[in-house]
Amino acid sequence: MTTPAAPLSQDELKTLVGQAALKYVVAGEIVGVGTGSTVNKFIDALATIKDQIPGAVSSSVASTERLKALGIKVFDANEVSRLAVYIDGADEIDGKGYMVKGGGAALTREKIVAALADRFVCIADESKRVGVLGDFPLPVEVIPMAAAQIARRFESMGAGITAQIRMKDGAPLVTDNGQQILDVRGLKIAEPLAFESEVNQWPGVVTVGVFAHQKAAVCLLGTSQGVQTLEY
Ligand SMILES: O=C[C@H](O)[C@H](O)[C@H](O)COP(=O)(O)O
Repeated sequence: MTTPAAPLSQDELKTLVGQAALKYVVAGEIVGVGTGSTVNKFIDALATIKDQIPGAVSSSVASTERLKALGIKVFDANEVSRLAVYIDGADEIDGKGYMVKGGGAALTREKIVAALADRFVCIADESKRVGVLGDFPLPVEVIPMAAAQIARRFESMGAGITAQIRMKDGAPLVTDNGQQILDVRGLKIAEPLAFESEVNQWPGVVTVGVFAHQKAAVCLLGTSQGVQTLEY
């Protein structure tokens, strides 16, 4: 009798999808690179084919440092007019490829780099797949002087909704762009496109962490059965 294989850990699933994303990298083209623990696995895999690409456009200081440490050239977003592909993780992804992102506070630059790309390839372990977005606290990057006003606007959307400034080491976390993050709990985002458009209009909102207008075209989902490719 053979012993069944132990289920893969979340970290192993991230490694699997990070490696699987290599097949979406186009030889000779600069690749858009997201941020986070799953993307870190992708960056490590990308280093094995770095001679096939000119380099990357990065979505955060953290990813830039990792790319450079592995010998991958990093281009400024202003130096490129288009990317074939942008590869990034997600905090939640629904059945249409709409996502919540920004758990690592990188959402603004992620949206900027994603907007340059023809195709968004999401890499995620199966814990990120949801029916309706909103269980993960929604990150919203805000101009600090508007934080309390924006928090009140969210909290007036319904009972049980709370919005709190993200803290780090006892002080408000400061993003790569010098701004703050509100984490909004208690939302059910049934209409992501309309929700993203609405919140984007509020004064002081830099970026809302709903990625609906820039949704995933493909999700490589790490599951106990292996990598599932979902297309939207
Ligand atoms: O700001 C961070 C990003 O949106 C990440 O892509 C997201 O938080 C997922 O990160 P991880 O792969 O670490 O779960």
